[in-house]
Amino acid sequence: MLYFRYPFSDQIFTTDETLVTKSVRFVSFDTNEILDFNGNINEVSLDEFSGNQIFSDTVPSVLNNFKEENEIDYLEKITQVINFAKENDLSKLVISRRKLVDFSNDKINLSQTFLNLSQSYPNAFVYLFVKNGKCWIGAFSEVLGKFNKKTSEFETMSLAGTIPVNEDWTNKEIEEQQPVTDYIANILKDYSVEINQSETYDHPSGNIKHLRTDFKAKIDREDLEKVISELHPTPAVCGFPKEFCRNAISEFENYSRSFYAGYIKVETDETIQYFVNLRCAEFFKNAALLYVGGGITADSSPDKEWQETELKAGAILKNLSFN
Ligand SMILES: C=C(O[C@@H]1C=C(C(=O)O)C=C[C@H]1O)C(=O)O
Repeated sequence: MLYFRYPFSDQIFTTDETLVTKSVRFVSFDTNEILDFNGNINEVSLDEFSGNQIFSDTVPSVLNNFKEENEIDYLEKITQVINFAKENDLSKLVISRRKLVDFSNDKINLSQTFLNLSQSYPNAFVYLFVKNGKCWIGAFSEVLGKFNKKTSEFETMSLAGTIPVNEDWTNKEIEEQQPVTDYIANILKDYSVEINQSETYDHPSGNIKHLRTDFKAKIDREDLEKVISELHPTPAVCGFPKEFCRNAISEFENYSRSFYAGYIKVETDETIQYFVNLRCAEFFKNAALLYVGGGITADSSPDKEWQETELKAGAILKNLSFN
């Protein structure tokens, strides 16, 4: 079962699971885990959606003996990551953690949480799924790719750097977003002769904001999957150089990111869209794990990085509906 809502829309969609056609696909960060939702994409009315509410106690899996990384451990790890970034001259390395929400004595209304997220983040792609014993919710606005089947126009964005909405950018964020922009521009130039790159501007997400640069380019339909596989994971969620950072992530994090920082592909008659799966949580019968991370550079401060992950966790946390 899957529900989703596109950015800037009020409509809720589901897949009818009838056809062999794959319309929505969740791809994990390491691309090894794939979850397909087949069939036509159909609209669900709000009445229908609200009449069939899903609660956390129907999720089959239980989270047992999870040891949450506390602030002291995280600060120590980030100090090591900063040194590692300096030693290896990395422009950035994205490290994440999992924040635990324990609701053993309570339950969460997942449908209402979906609606709360939709209202809080108008620019986000919002989803809720329960399938094969797994349940995830997410709401974020980063686009890995949008391909228009009629015009062959491809759009993507460089999104990185995080500060509270009322603060001013520093060099640290500017230098953190630049490698993402350079990385994308460098890939697109191999697939298109004309690339349109926007100015860099503010991208709000609730009470925080990011730096964003947009790209538009005409690409061949046959190259689309190749472009996506080259783009993913961008330095916004992994780091640069890509392979080196991928390995460093598995060393430092020591857990599977699963669908966090992976992407969601949605194909319709007109478009093929790929949304980056961030500000997301994995739900169990008794608890949720909120996946949150940030780009670490030589100029990072461990305290600020911790605060950044707390702010990002708030995106889901503040919208949980306890019942
Ligand atoms: C890694 C996350 O977000 C990404 C990393 C950002 C950063 O490091 O500043 C900002 C936006 C996202 O591209 C996350 O939300 O967990």
